[in-house]
Amino acid sequence: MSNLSDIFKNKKAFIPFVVADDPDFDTTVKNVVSLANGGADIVELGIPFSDPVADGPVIQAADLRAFKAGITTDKVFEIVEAVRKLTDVPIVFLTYLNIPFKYGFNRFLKRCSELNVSGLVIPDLPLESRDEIVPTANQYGIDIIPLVTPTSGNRIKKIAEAATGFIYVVSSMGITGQRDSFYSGIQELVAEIRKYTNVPTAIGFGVHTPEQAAQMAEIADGVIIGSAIVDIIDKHGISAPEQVNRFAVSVSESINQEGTKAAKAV
Ligand SMILES: O=P(O)(O)OC[C@@H](O)[C@@H](O)c1c[nH]c2ccccc12
Repeated sequence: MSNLSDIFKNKKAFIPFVVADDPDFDTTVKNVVSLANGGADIVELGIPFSDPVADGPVIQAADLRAFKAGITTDKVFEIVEAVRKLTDVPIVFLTYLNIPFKYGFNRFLKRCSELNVSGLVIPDLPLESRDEIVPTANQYGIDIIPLVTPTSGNRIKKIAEAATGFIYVVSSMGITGQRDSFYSGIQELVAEIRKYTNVPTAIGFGVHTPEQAAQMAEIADGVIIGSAIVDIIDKHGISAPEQVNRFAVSVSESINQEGTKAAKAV
């Protein structure tokens, strides 16, 4: 099992997402540290991309703010370097395939391993293309986190059997951003994955409140929250870190409250 998998062993994992360089270098570093201090188990750092096909308006706007701040792939690594002076919180990148491809898979993954980045979530990497990057990633001990969606169907077995780190379970069809309800078969989807692997699962897409996070954490081993946090960053700009920290505290408390919930039920 990879180090990422171990994180899910004794608790539900909270995996917040922010976009690198939104709205600037220093605020991103502070936001990541605030999330870590607020109980984040893994931070998912988004590498801004010009054509983020899986992203809704909130994250698209964050990507634009990052481009305005002059983001480049090297600057993303510099941000992680600055973060690493302050916290060793596990980090995974959310990146579209073109970014590591253009940078050079070997060069990109080497840099990741130097900075202790544990994994990559690549939403536009199909199962069939994993072999292009996975052998190099293995060489550097980096997990390529696969995504399972409500339409993965009979591909789930293959995806699950090839998975390392954790499996990103997409809560419902469509793009990132707030939702009031999720795919009704989400529980069965997670059960299906668990037939084939012990690699932990984390649900993301549309989770916006600590209550929704607790619901999803009951179904899976962890929960991913992006747009809700990116929204806070949009609203508060350079003073976001404090608000981001508060939100992280409320989510991490909410998802690991089995005792309280049992007491309430009595
Ligand atoms: O923003 P949401 O709805 O909370 O979803 C998580 C998400 O932000 C993050 O994991 C993510 C950002 N961009 C993506 C693209 C594809 C898959 C996942 C993502």
